[in-house]
Amino acid sequence: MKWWGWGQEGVAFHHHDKPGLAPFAYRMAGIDFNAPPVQVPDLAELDVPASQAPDGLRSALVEAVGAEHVHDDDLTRVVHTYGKSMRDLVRIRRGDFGRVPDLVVYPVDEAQVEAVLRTGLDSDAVLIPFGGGSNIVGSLEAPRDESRPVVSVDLGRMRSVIEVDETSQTARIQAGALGPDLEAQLNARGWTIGHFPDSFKHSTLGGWIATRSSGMQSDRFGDIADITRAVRVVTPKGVVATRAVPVQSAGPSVREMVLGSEGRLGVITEALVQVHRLAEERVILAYFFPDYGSGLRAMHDVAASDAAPSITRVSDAMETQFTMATAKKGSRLSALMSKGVKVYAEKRKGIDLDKMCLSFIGYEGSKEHVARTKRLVGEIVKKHGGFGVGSGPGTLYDQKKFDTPYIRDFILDRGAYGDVSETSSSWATLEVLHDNVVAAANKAFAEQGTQGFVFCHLSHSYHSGACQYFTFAFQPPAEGDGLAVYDAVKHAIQQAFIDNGGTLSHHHAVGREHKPWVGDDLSSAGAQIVSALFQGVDPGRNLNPGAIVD
Ligand SMILES: Cc1cc2nc3c(=O)[nH]c(=O)nc-3n(C[C@H](O)[C@H](O)[C@H](O)COP(=O)(O)OP(=O)(O)OC[C@H]3O[C@@H](n4cnc5c(N)ncnc54)[C@H](O)[C@@H]3O)c2cc1C
Repeated sequence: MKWWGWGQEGVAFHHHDKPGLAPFAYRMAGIDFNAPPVQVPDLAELDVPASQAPDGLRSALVEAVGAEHVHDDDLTRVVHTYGKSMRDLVRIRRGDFGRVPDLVVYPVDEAQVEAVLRTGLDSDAVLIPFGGGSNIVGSLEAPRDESRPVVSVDLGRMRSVIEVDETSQTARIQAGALGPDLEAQLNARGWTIGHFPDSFKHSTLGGWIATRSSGMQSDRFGDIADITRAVRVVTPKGVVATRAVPVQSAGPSVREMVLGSEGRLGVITEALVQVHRLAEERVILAYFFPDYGSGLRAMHDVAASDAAPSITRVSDAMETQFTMATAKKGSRLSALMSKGVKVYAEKRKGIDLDKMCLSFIGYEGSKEHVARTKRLVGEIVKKHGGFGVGSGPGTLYDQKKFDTPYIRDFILDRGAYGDVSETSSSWATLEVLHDNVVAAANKAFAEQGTQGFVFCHLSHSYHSGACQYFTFAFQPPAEGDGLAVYDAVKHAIQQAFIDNGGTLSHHHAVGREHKPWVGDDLSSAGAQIVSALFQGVDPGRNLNPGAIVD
């Protein structure tokens, strides 16, 4: 993972084969894709605060995990300082490192995690579990003024699928397994976990559980909260091991308390997760709707029907235009729009192309299931004035989904900012929430004296509502601090979620960035219960203090 950006070293976004993208970014936000990139600083030239680890703590940790698994070099410590939000990327490139961990340790099994925890508590150190470091809500950073030693506990050596129970359709997996690690091991035995967040390549099972993550096929497989049936967690009270049962009526759910706990209760070492046989058939079809409202109503009808797709996704008009702008020259997506679709939509269906919205629906399972679901969805799409355009764009989306995040670094290299905020709300509130969030973001752009754009898609449908995922980007004014503009826009979007019946996050968690809205979201009494839970388990505030609640 790059210390200054997203993903693998040597992999970067470029736009030269996407002729529509630079004009779109310039028109909508004044972002100049052809501007020369700013140079990412050399870490050696930045002032990384020195490790303050006391010798006693270091030697006790060496005893726990071995000398080669205790690191204190600048690069390793910087990589473990923040997650990957826009704030994190800006701060790290500026050399604003905050409180860098003093040591990074890599335990290999649960016994070593217990030894690390005991050592940390005995020394009154701060311990922060680290998965892939991909969170975008400030989940990982120690308080800037933390005077105690800070230790990042990286689960990166614990990445095995321990066993698959083919009868119960579950797997025991170590918490440090990255998406590709665990999926390759499961696929080799004919199984899948069915959890594919956009960060799949660089996030871990433990991180997914600790943030209540959601993958793009959640309509079929569930969110990680559904997928995770049992957990093992090393806590200051001992090892918590919930039973390997499908459901429990045994008081408040300890499994649920661990879900979303962001390292504040302990270190998750393994989980029992539901797994599924690899599907006989898998296809993503694309559709167009006359406008976002009709797309939302269609997704609602799909959720209420007997159809059971794996993905339901519809973009608003602005996101549709963005997606079209990312089409490669000569690709099936650009051919689609330049040829028949435009004419068909405009002339035959009477659709206003500026309002038209792109939708992807995924189908996965047996041939019969796929055929039946396609038929049911097709009828609903038609009822809402939509029409299908086949599997070409969906295949492209499926192939490129893990590459898209690299675009954030590309625009940051050109001095522009971009990020995402997402929420869930009831079917009854979705459209109004969408419109009010877009209005709030545009108002914030205007108040900050900047030109920007915001767009959205619905994804992850449920019985009673869905997630809406907003992306925003802007070119900060030449004068002033771009991060302050970012904070103002992000704040306006988050506040609009709460004011319009949404939650502070559907799947990105709380961390430190979303803390101001916890009281609104959970109620004041609810937030106090969460604080009391953390205080009861970890009275010394040694475990990731300051995440979720103070
Ligand atoms: C480009 C991009 C795309 C993304 N797409 C999605 C998406 O589609 N869906 C989604 O849900 N999220 C997404 N995210 C957010 C992020 O990937 C998730 O929050 C992910 O679950 C974090 O996992 P991680 O292993 O990287 O955790 P980290 O970032 O390392 O840690 C996150 C939190 O979990 C705690 N933690 C980690 N491991 C453990 C453990 N073993 N025990 C206890 N606590 C632990 C940490 O202390 C921290 O508080 C995206 C992020 C980026 C940058």
